[in-house]
Amino acid sequence: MSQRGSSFPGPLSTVLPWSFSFQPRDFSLPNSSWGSDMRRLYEHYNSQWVWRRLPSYNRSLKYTTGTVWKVRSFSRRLVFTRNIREQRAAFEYVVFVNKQEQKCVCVFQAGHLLEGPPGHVHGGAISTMIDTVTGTHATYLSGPVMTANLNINYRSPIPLGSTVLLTCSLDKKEGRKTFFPCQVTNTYSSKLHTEATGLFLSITMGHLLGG
Ligand SMILES: CCCCCCCC/C=C\CCCCCCCC(=O)SCCNC(=O)CCNC(=O)[C@H](O)C(C)(C)COP(=O)(O)OP(=O)(O)OC[C@H]1O[C@@H](n2cnc3c(N)ncnc32)[C@H](O)[C@@H]1OP(=O)(O)O
Repeated sequence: MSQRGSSFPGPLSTVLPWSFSFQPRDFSLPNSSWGSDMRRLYEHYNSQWVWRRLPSYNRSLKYTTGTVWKVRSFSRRLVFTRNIREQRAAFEYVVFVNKQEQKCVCVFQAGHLLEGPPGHVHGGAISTMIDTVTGTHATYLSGPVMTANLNINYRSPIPLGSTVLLTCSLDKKEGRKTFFPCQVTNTYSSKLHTEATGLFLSITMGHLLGG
């Protein structure tokens, strides 16, 4: 299996010491709960050098920054989308970025704990994934950011258990503000489920840590 993308590149790495004190589990690697659509799209993007897989951990600062932020108050914190032990139950996803085109895609398999309307994915779970993918892309391109505005239009429901594709690009950058449109479609990009725009503000690490 390719190990491309096993470190998180980009401007944030110049802000934070990017060393790992041990090998945490990378949740964006294939596991036995992935269905055929997840695997097919994973192989599709992972086999093309222009797309770089981003690793994904269940701790944010603790695992990604080594010992610097390893303090007691962080010990029980888990990343929202990676905090359920049972595979397949909730957010199974992998993010790939294309630096040249400043694009990002996420293959997302929505598990049974994410039900909203009967048999379909909850709108809050969809917005969580849009925030996660646009936020990851914004962080990759701009360093530390926070979501200032998320504008979402739900166009067609997503069947629970299905796999969808989130596609995100950089629209424009105005000073500290960056705008990222994002579409959620079926895996063949032939059906639009959701469209959104995320506005992200570049921040200092002090702001991020509540300073
Ligand atoms: C995320 C980084 C992680 C890094 C490290 C971890 C490694 C892992 C890597 C990657 C994974 C990432 C995946 C997850 C991502 C999830 C992201 C979230 O869900 S974030 C939580 C929800 N968001 C909040 O809680 C923000 C709360 N709001 C604030 O803190 C402030 O309002 C903030 C920072 C957004 C702006 O505050 P100000 O004081 O810095 O800036 P002001 O002066 O208010 O505004 C500056 C400019 O922006 C405009 N602006 C501000 N808010 C706006 C808004 N809502 N709509 C439109 N314009 C707005 C203003 O009008 C102003 O514009 P003019 O310069 O005058 O042109």
